[in-house]
Amino acid sequence: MSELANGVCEPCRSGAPQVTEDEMRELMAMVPDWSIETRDGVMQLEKVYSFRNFREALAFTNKVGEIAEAQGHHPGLLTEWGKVTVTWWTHKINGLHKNDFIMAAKTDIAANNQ
Ligand SMILES: C[C@H](O)[C@H](O)[C@H]1CNC2=NC(N)=NC(=O)C2=N1
Repeated sequence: MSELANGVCEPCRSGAPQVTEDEMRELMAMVPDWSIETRDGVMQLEKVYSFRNFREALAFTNKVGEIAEAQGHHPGLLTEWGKVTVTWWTHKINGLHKNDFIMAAKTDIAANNQ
């Protein structure tokens, strides 16, 4: 996962290729705790993180927001008492790009450092 976590997102552009089946298999192995959810035909990477209370959940949410801003690639974030659901996909291509896996790995690092 560290190779992914050290990755840098490339600028999102429409027309960029979605990951292939083989690439997805390879990348999923690097972020094993994440799942693929398909919503309205759009494949998304998703993981639920647990926290002791809302304040810790909110702190993590903001940390992920900072990483997203730094990389110019943004997640869906559902922040609840003791839980944050993080969802990564590439809006411009309505699917999954390597950027999303890079960001999932960076999200795990942020959680491990909280
Ligand atoms: C202009 C701006 O860089 C683009 O709209 C970026 C912003 N963040 C993004 N985040 C995600 N997840 N997908 C995108 O296509 C995307 N596009």
